[in-house]
Amino acid sequence: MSTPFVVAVPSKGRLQENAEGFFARAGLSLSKPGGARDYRGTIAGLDNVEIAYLSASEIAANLARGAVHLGVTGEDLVRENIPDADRRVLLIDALGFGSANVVVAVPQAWIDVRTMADLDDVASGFREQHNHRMRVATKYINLTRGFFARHGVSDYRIVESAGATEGAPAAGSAELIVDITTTGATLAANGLKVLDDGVILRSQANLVASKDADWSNGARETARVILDHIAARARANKYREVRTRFAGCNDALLMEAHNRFGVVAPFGGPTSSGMLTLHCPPGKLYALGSFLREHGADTVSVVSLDYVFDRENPLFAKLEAFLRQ
Ligand SMILES: Nc1ncnc2c1ncn2[C@@H]1O[C@H](COP(=O)(O)OP(=O)(O)OP(=O)(O)O)[C@@H](O)[C@H]1O
Ligand SMILES: O=P(O)(O)OC[C@H]1O[C@H](OP(=O)(O)OP(=O)(O)O)[C@H](O)[C@@H]1O
Ligand SMILES: [Mg+2]
Repeated sequence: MSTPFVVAVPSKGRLQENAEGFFARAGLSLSKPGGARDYRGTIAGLDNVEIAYLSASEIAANLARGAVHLGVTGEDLVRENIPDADRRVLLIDALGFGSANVVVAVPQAWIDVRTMADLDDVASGFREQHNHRMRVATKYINLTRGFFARHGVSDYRIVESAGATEGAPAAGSAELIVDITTTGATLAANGLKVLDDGVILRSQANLVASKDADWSNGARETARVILDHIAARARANKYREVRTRFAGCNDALLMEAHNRFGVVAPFGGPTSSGMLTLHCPPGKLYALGSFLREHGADTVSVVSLDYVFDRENPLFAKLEAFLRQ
C-alpha cells in the first residue's frame, strides 16, 4: 500500500458543516466508516485518500508540518499559525464561507480614539499614567505584532487570551482586544468598537495545500483528480446553460452576446440544425433571453449546471506552479 493522500476537514465549529457541503457539491462524498465519532474518513471512489477530521486550528498546524496534503481552514489561522505562510502553504481557492474579520477593537467610551494613529497617542501616554504598558488581549499574537508594527505602535503588551476575549477590557485584564468578528454582535454587547483602519485581515475558509507534504507522483495525481472535481463545480456555479434555436444566429451576434452579457459558447456556434448552447452568468440571464428573442429566437431554455469539466484545470495548475518553486 502506498502512503495515503490526506485531506484535513474541520471536525467541529463553524466551518464543519460548510466544508462537508463544499466537498459534496463537488461530487466528493465524504463518509466516516467508523461512525460519527470517528476522526478518520474516506471519499467514495478515491481509495488512497484519507480524511483527517481535525479542529480548524489543528488543520493549519498540520498543513505547516506537511502532515496533510490538503486542508480546509480559515485564512486567519493560516496567517497566525504559519510563519512565512506564503512559502509553506498555498491558498488554492477561497471557498465563500467562514467569512470573518480579524480586528482591533477598543472601548466605545474612548471617543477620541478612532484610528491606529490615535491608538499610538494613547499608548505613548498610557505608561506614565498607569505604571504599565497598554494591554491588548488576543489569541492572534503574530497578526497583532505585525499589524501594530506596520502602524508604528510599539508601546503595548500582549495578554494572551484563550477565549471570551471581548470580555477582557470590562474585566480589567486588558485595555483593548484583537479578535475575529462576523456580525459585530459580540463586540457591541461588550461595549467595544472597531478602529476605522483596524481591520487586520478579511478572512474566509480556504482550500489550502502544504508544501512539505509527500508530493509523490501518485499524490499529485490524486490532487489533480480532487481539484478537477472542485474546478468543475466552480465553473458550473459561475454559469447557467442557455439553449435555443434560431435562424439569424451568426458570429457577430455571438460576439455581441459575449461583450454585453459575459456569455461563452463552450461548444462553438450553432449546430447544423441551428441548436445553440451558451453559458451565461446567472445575473445576465433575463437580458440574454430578451436579446436572443429580439433577434428571432422563439424559445430560450435555461438550466443549472452540476459540473463543467474543462481540459484546463486552473486549480491544479496553481498547485503545480507552487510545488515547483
Ligand atoms: N464569527 C466567527 N467567529 C470565529 N470564527 C469564525 C467566525 N466566522 C468564521 N470563523 C472561522 O472559523 C474558524 C474556526 O472557528 P471556530 O470557533 O468555529 O472553531 P473551533 O472549533 O472553536 O476551533 P478551535 O477549537 O481550534 O478554536 C475561525 O478561525 C475563522 O476562520
Ligand atoms: O461578531 P460575532 O458574529 O458576534 O462573532 C464573533 C464571536 O464569535 C467567535 O467566538 P465563538 O462563538 O467561535 O466562540 P469561541 O471563542 O469559544 O470559539 C469569536 O471569537 C467572537 O467571540
Ligand atoms: Mg471558536
